[in-house]
Amino acid sequence: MGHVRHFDLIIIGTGSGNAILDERFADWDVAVVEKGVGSHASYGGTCLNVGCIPTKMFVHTADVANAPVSGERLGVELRLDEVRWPEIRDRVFGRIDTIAESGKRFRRDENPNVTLYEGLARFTAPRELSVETAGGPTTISADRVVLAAGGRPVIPEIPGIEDVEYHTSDSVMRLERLPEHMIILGTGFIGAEFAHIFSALGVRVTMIGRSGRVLRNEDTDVSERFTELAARQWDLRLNRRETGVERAGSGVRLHLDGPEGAESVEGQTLLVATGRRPNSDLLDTIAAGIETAENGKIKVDSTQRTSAEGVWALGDISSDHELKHVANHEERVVQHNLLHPEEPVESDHRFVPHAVFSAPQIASVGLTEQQAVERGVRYVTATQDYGGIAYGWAMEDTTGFAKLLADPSTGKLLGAHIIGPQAPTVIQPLIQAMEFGIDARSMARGQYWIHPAMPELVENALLGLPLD
Ligand SMILES: Cc1cc2nc3c(=O)[nH]c(=O)nc-3n(C[C@H](O)[C@H](O)[C@H](O)COP(=O)(O)OP(=O)(O)OC[C@H]3O[C@@H](n4cnc5c(N)ncnc54)[C@H](O)[C@@H]3O)c2cc1C
Ligand SMILES: NC(=O)c1ccc[n+]([C@@H]2O[C@H](COP(=O)([O-])OP(=O)(O)OC[C@H]3O[C@@H](n4cnc5c(N)ncnc54)[C@H](O)[C@@H]3O)[C@@H](O)[C@H]2O)c1
Repeated sequence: MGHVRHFDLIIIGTGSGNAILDERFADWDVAVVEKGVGSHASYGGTCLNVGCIPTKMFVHTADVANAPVSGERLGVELRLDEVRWPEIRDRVFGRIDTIAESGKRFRRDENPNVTLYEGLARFTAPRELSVETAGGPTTISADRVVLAAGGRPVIPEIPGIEDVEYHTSDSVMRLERLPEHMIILGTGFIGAEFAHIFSALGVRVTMIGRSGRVLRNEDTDVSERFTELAARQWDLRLNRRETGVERAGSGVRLHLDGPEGAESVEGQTLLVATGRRPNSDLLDTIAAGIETAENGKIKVDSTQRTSAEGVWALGDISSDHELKHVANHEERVVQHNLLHPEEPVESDHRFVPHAVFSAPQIASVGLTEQQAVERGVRYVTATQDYGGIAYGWAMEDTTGFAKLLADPSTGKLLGAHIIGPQAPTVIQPLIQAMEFGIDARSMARGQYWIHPAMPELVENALLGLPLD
C-alpha cells in the first residue's frame, strides 16, 4: 500500500456533517469526503439537493397552483391557465445548484485546514478509509472519524423493475417534462408530498399502498382523515401487492394484486417512494468494527459515539428519525463532543416533531393514541376542528383538526397531532410546551392568543382536555 495521509478528523458526508466545521476547528487538520448526491452528484447532502429544500420549493408552488380549489368554496372563481414546468424546475435548481456549488468551493478553496476528497469512502481498517476519487483510490486515516453519510432510496424487488425506467426522489424533481399520468409507489412522507406536488401541477396521480391507510404511522384519526382526502384527489389503490412491472410504450405497466383480484395500471412515469436505507453498507463498517442494527443503522450511544473508539455517527445513517432538524441537532452534539471530550453532552430525542407538506398538511409531536394505549400510559384526549375557530370559518375548512393527548393528573401534554392548513407552523407552541414541561391549563390561560388567528385552534384544543 502507498502513502496513507493522517488527519486529526475525517468527516464522511456533507449534509449535516458539513456544519461541524467552524472557526474552532481552524487548527485541526481535517478531511471531508463526499461522493455526491442525486443525478448531478451534488455537494451538501440530501436535504439541500434532493430532499427538504427542493421539495418544499415545489410544494409552495403546488399550493399556489391549488388556489382554484380553495377559491371555489369561497365564491372566488380562479382558473389554472398554465404550468411552466421547465421554468419552475430551473428556478428551483438554479438556486439550489448554485448554493451546493459554492458550498463545495468554500470547503475546497477557502479552508486551508480542510482537504476535500470527492469520491466514495470505504473503511479498510479502524479509522482508515480508502476513497475512490477521479484520480484513483487514495487512503486516509485519522484520530477521529464522523460518519454523517445519510441514506438512499430503497427499490423493492418487483419482477421486471430492472428493465423499466423508474424515478426516485433523487431524480423525479428534474424531469424533462411533466407526464400526463404518474404512478407513485408508497404512501409514506415522500409519496404523500410528491402526490400533492405533481397533482396540483396538473399530473394525474395513481398512488399505490400495501396497507389500508396512507401515512399509517400517524395517529389513526389523522391517517384515516388523510386517506379519505387522498382518495378524493388521487386514484388511490390500497391493500395492493405489486406482482410485476413492464414497459408499455414510453411508460410502464404495473401489475397488482388487491382486494378485487389482479389488476394493472399504466402510466408514463413511475415514482418509487418505498422508504430509505442507511448508507452504512457502502462504508463497509464491519472492517472498522462499527456495530450496526439489523436495519443497517449504525448504533450510537446518547453522545453519538459508535461502538468503535474515536468514531461518531449522526443523522440518517444512525438515527431512527430521518429528519433534518434531528440530523442538525445530533451534528451540534458531535461538534461539542469533538471539541470538549472531557465534558460530553447528550442528544435529546424526547419530543421530536415532524411534518408532512402535502394536501392537507400534517404535523405531529409525541405519542399517538395507539402508542399511548400500547405503553399503558394514562391519558385523556381533546379534538378541536378548524371549522370551530374563527379563522377556520374564514377558510371554510371542514376537514382539519388538532388532537391532543395529555396526562389527566398533571395536565402535561403527551402528544399533539394536527391535520389542516399551516399545521407545521400551528404546532410549534405545543412542541415548546412539551419540551419545557408547561401544563395544558397554564399554557391555555397563562398567555394571550391573538384573535382571530390560527393558533386559537391550539388554545381551544387545550381548553377541551378533560383534566382531573
Ligand atoms: C424527498 C425528501 C424530502 C425530505 N423532506 C424533509 C423535510 O421536509 N423535513 C425534514 O426534516 N427532513 C426531510 N427529509 C429528510 C432529510 O433530508 C434527511 O433527514 C437529512 O438530509 C439527513 O441528513 P444527513 O446529514 O444525515 O445525511 P445526508 O444529507 O444524506 O448526507 C449524507 C452525505 O454523505 C454522502 N455519502 C454517503 N456515503 C458516502 C461514502 N461512503 N463516501 C462519501 N460520501 C458518502 C452522500 O453523498 C451525502 O451527501 C427529506 C428527505 C427526502 C429524501
Ligand atoms: N416532510 C418531511 O419531514 C419528510 C419528507 C420526505 C421524507 N422524509 C423522510 O424520509 C423518509 C423516507 O420517506 P419515504 O416516504 O420513502 O418512507 P416512509 O417510510 O415514510 O414510507 C414508505 C412507504 O412505502 C411502503 N412500502 C414499502 N415497500 C413497498 C412496496 N413494495 N410497495 C408499496 N409500498 C411499499 C411502506 O410501507 C411505507 O408506507 C421518511 O421516513 C422521512 O423520515 C421526511
